[in-house]
Amino acid sequence: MSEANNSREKVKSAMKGNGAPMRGPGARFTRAKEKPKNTKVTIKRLFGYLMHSKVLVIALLIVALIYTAAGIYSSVLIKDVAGALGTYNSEAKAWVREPNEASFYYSLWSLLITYVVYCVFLYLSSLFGAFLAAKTVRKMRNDLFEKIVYLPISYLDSHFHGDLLSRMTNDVDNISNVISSSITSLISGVLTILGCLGVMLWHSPLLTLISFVVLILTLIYTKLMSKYARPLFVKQQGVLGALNTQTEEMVTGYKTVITNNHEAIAIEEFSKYSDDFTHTAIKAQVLGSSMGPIMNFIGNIGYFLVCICGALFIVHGIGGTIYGEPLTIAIVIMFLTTTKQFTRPINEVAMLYSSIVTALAGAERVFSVMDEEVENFNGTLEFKYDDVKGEIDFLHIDFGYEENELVLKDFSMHVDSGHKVALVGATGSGKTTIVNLLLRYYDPNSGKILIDGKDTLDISKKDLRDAISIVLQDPVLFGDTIENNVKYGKKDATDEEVDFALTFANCDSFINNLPDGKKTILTEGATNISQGQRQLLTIARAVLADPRILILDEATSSVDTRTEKKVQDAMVKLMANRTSIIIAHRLSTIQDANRIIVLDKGHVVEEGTHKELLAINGVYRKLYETQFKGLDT
Ligand SMILES: Nc1ncnc2c1ncn2[C@@H]1O[C@H](COP(=O)(O)OP(=O)(O)OP(=O)(O)O)[C@@H](O)[C@H]1O
Repeated sequence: MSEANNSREKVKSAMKGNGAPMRGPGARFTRAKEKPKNTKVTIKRLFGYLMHSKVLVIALLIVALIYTAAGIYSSVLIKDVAGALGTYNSEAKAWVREPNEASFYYSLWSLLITYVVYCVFLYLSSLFGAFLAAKTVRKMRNDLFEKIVYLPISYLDSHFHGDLLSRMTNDVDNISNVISSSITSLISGVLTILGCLGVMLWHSPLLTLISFVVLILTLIYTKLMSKYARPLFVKQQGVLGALNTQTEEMVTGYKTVITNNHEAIAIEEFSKYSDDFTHTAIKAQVLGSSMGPIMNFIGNIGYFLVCICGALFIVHGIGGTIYGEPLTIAIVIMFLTTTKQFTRPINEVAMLYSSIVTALAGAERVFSVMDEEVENFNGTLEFKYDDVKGEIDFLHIDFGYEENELVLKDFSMHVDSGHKVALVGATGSGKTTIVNLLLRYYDPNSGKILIDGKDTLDISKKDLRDAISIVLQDPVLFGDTIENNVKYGKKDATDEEVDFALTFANCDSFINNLPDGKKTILTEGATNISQGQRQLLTIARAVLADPRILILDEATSSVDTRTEKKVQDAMVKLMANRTSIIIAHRLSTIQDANRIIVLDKGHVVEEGTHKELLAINGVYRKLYETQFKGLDT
């Protein structure tokens, strides 16, 4: 229950702001320090991504230009059709201007052809828009994935994974939808507004001023919307990330949930977050959805004003064309269509407002991950796998995951090449932290870590990690074949090498019993084999990697005695003749270690061989006796 509460607090704190949920130790669950949002910068960066497909962008621009021009030209043709009908004075029973049949049919056919051109190019523009979205988002998704792969472990350790997944999927999807649905509307919108304004100004500057009312009202309304609605959409994306985190934690921890009969609580918690998401989404959508109807209303006001003012201008003989001709009914009819056309893109963009703002919020979240600094892999010292002897020194290390909260204090340790050193201590005493520092998942605040006398800070992380293998207490296996999982230790391993590693790690007997042998596909988390078998496979992986330095994070979970014996045997064989550091939980397995280091709250409290430590009659002896109560030592 307390775990659940803790988790609830994490998610709650994550949902308080727009930022990504973040967690860390100590002052532990702090919120993400995301860069301040700047819509202009976000749009500029999105534009940069679009420009990776320059040809498509240019094609889209041309196509949009053609269909926009066709749309505007169709209004002019409507004026020509109306004009060709002539003007009949019913009082004088005479034509003021004779109808022109040839011009009428010419304009009519031209109108039909223009509509066809409009339709074809409109279709092409949606097609190109979809291609552009697919290509842009593919690049963005790949860049984001690459970024995540190279993010420092400290980032992944301190962020909710569900939220990260949400950025990769929901946020990127939203961007894709908007590019494919809105980009053409935006381009053609700008072109249409400019084109319509030109045509309108040419035919009646005064009546154009009236149409401007629409533009001004639109600008005021959009400004208000971005002030009040946008923050809601940004928050909505943050809550969605938190919701995903809940789902991810449930799926990955489902065994714990069902074993603790936590289903009802999990459902209740989930529905709380789901409700929260729904409320935020509804608030955002209430404002977002009002955009379409209100913009439509503003457009109709413009339409109404053009009708009234157009009629008044004709009656009073004002508002003529730029070239000095009087305003006619045909021109007012044209104005009615151009005003409609003029407001159409504004309406379209308004209808897409929610999606555009959601996508911008998503883009901000995606870019904020992309702006994180990646791990620096560079090194200045030569450190070749073949030359590594495996002598390790930790010299006066101070380290904390959080500022002002040291986990290791003045920690020193020396491991001779080929020796086996065991780290022992209560939970949270800092054993795993030592390994984290050796592998440079984190770097110390002060002090030095040397391998063969070389400062690990000067060694490239790739070279360093080539020389070290780690067998974790929770074996990590991927949803792939057994063979490929083992080959993770050496990508180019031959079949013989894989078979050797499997036999060496005592995996052969259980693999031979599987119908597909080493070609058996493991499920995600390898739930189709046992815990002990998973451990054996990770040992086989380390055998293949043949590391100079081996780290064994001894499994705490118990497996059956036979399998445990197999795991122990395989580990002993694996450790032979190489430097090994064992994070020991069961003291029975480390009695032959060259040295045992006993830690307490980040300090070394005792150090020596098993026998020496028992003789001291201190912390180690107490630990030992607790584990072997009743047994003769
Ligand atoms: N990634 C992390 N971020 C922040 N704090 C951490 C992190 N990992 C460990 N800590 C904290 O550092 C301290 C030492 O943890 P560490 O995992 O090194 O202990 P340990 O001795 O390996 O424990 P155990 O035997 O339970 O695995 C603990 O207080 C722990 O809460």
